[in-house]
Amino acid sequence: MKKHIAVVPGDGIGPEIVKEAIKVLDCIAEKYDHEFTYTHVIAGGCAIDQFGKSLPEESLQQCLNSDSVLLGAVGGPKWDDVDPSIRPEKALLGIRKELGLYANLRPAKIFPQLADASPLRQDIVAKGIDFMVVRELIGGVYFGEKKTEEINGELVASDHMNYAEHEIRRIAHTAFQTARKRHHKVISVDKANVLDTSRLWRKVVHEVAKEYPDVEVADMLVDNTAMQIVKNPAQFDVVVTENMFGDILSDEASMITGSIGLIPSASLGDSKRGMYEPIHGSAPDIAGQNIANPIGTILAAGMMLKYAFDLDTEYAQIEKAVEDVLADGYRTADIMEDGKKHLSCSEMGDKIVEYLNKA
Ligand SMILES: NC(=O)C1=CN([C@@H]2O[C@H](COP(=O)(O)OP(=O)(O)OC[C@H]3O[C@@H](n4cnc5c(N)ncnc54)[C@H](O)[C@@H]3O)[C@@H](O)[C@H]2O)C=CC1
Ligand SMILES: CC(C)CC(=O)C(=O)O
Ligand SMILES: [Mg+2]
Repeated sequence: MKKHIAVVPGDGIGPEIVKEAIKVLDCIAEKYDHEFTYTHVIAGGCAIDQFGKSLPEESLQQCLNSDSVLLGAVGGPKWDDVDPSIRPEKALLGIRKELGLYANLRPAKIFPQLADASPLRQDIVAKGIDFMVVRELIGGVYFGEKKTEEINGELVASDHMNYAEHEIRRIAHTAFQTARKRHHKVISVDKANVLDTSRLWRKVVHEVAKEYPDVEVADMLVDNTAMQIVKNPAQFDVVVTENMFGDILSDEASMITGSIGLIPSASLGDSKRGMYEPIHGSAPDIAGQNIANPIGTILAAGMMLKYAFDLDTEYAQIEKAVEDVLADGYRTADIMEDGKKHLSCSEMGDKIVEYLNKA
């Protein structure tokens, strides 16, 4: 199979972790006789430095011309004071919007090899942690009108949150279809006791639910959900929610599995071309030290093989190599425990490639 991948390393640890994911993709290509070619796309803070904008037109075109996009992370304190309209994060939002990637799948699954190290109580971990956050990705407050104005002698800022029925309907379909491939249970998360957008969300989700009588559906308020993720994560199968709630809950969910550095994501729309990225940011506090965990990005590359190219076997091989590496006691700094073998970011990439080659 021949595929062309737009690679957006971005900022901070982005280039370090993406490099390891490419090693893994190259290994898979060689092993299974595929041809993956890559275009290096400049977007994020590094694009501001070079071109004065975070998402140059050519970069967006390179993503649009690809079969799939692999992204590291964007942003960092260096660009904190730039004009908000060109912030590094705008590049990410722009790619998601322009590619029509309305559904962000973020698995929260604990590797059995890391169960002992979970910050949760062991009796809670023993019940299992394996759910999928289905996050709406191109609507809500991140995309609404923003302004800061002076009213009565003081600054007043506003971020407008809106959702149209069609935006809710399509992500609800994604959630119910995802549940059909899992345990047939959707929990829809909102703040319907306060927000109009949430009341519309609830109405539309329940309308769509009628088309999936085999899937159980229930509503949960977002504040309660944040608590329930820690108290009883085993109750969740698919969690569907709007953009900002999904962003926050998925970071929380990552921590109960061990580390944010472990979790991949797939951003999908109606075409086959999606974007694949770890759920974390550019981690400026550890950038340039070769200590980041590349597993989330490596698994994101694996999700790309599965969702964009239908290469299920290759995806399973990557997941198994990661599990075997963890089972043999290899750890990056973020998941390090006593008695385990410490690896740098690049050593972890090499180790996963080594295990793939011997599988
Ligand atoms: N998808 C993206 O490109 C995202 C970008 N950002 C941007 O990233 C920058 C930093 O944001 P933060 O709030 O610090 O969130 P962050 O996710 O970058 O980091 C939070 C904490 O997790 C750690 N961490 C993250 N990824 C890790 C990895 N792979 N291995 C080990 N440890 C890891 C970091 O060291 C840090 O202590 C900001 O500019 C933010 O806007 C934030 C989230 C998503
Ligand atoms: C950087 C933001 C635009 C979004 C975010 O935190 C995320 O998608 O995880
Ligand atoms: Mg986030």
